[in-house]
Amino acid sequence: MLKVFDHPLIRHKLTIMRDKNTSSKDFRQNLNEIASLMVFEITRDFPVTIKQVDTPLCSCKGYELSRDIVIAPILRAGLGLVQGIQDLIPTAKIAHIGMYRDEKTLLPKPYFEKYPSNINDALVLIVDPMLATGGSSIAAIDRVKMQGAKDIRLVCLVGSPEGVEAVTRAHPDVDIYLAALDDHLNEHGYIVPGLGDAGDRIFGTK
Ligand SMILES: O=P(O)(O)OC[C@H]1O[C@H](OP(=O)(O)OP(=O)(O)O)[C@H](O)[C@@H]1O
Ligand SMILES: O=c1cc[nH]c(=O)[nH]1
Ligand SMILES: [Mg+2]
Repeated sequence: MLKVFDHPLIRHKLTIMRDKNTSSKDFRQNLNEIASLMVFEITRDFPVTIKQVDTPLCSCKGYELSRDIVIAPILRAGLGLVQGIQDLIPTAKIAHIGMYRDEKTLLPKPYFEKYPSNINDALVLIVDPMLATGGSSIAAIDRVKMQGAKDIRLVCLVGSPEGVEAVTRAHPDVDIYLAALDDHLNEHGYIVPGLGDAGDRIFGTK
């Protein structure tokens, strides 16, 4: 399943992020805000258990999330989405998947990974602003599945049609959530129109 958000607030904030003149600070802020807006919808069907709660007036029916939630950013750029999601789900645990894309081959190069112990029973949100060729996302999903996770959602900001097709083919069981589905990849594997190199823009490394 592919879900592309068309909410006016998300469109407005993503436009700020696309602008090449936007500062690193504003880029990070808008990324976090979009992450919060997206997670509100992504979690809509998350299971809850019923519990009694005592208000100052009486006892009534309440609810609590019944599954553990793990946020799994693909380093580095995926880190830019974590705070916005954690703000809304403060009990979420964080996995780290270190991976960069080789500039020539465009293939993902893993360099680090660390997972919470309960990941096999958890709802896992793999997060990365950019879904370009799909190589990094596919490799990240492979790795999370190797840890035993069965319920995985992929949350990206901007995707390409090529990347969506590749992930869907490799992992048809993983739902994909995007703030925007862009036009195409250029000859360097960059998303067009896109927003450039998300990691560099978040961390000011260019
Ligand atoms: O879909 P793909 O073709 O695999 O490309 C997307 C990947 O490339 C970027 O990471 P990058 O390699 O620039 O690493 P960084 O986050 O450390 O900058 C981006 O954040 C994705 O992880
Ligand atoms: O457009 C792209 C493609 C890969 N990685 C990025 O950061 N941006
Ligand atoms: Mg980068």
